[in-house]
Amino acid sequence: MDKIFWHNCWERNTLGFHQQEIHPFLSRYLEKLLRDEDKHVLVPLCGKSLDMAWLAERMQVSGAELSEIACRDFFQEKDIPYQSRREGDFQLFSYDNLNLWQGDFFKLAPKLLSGVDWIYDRAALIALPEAMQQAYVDKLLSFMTEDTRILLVSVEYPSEEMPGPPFPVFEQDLRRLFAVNKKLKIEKLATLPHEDKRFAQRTFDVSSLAETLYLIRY
Ligand SMILES: C[S@@+](CC[C@H](N)C(=O)[O-])C[C@H]1O[C@@H](n2cnc3c(N)ncnc32)[C@H](O)[C@@H]1O
Repeated sequence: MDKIFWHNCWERNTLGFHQQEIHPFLSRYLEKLLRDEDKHVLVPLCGKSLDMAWLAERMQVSGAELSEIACRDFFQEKDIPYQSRREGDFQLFSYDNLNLWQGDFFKLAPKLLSGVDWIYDRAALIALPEAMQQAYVDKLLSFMTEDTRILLVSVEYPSEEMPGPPFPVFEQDLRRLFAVNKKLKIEKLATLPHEDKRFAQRTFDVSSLAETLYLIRY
């Protein structure tokens, strides 16, 4: 998926991926995994996800998003009086402990974000075609220290039944993508089958569909 594809989605308001509710995996799983010392979460390819509001009640949030519309809408739809300023290649939208870096995530330098304790990926890896996924994972790893954990929500459906996005990423795919760092442990925490084949605002014409949750850490 190129940048024009995503800019078009935001300009035309075709946001089938956007969830109107906070993802249930956060309260069911992340809540129990949070450590007292966790202070900062990175949300790559964040869109205007409401999950960031849940996260901001617990930690500083740094989102990365291509679309200016997404960043503005995130704050405006909540009547939050954000500020915006230029920071190198990025426009930084911020309010309190929420910072949205608008620009290309692949250009975001880890030194701009101090100490990332968590990376939360929902519909980010699976938004990218297979040819971009390794570069994306390598970029995620550049933000990791030995204390950083990744919570990653993936989707599974028979890949031959739909072109994507979202692109299905199975456990073996994740293991291959993260194998560049042999010290990382990957644990599947949950599988949530969607019998109705719904994914956020869309219903897909596939024979099965499930969301899966992974914890990736040293
Ligand atoms: C499928 S959406 C998911 C958004 C969000 N994670 C959610 O759960 O609603 C993928 C998002 O990634 C953004 N995106 C795509 N490529 C990007 C890039 N190179 N840098 C930053 N954001 C990007 C798109 O604009 C889009 O908002």
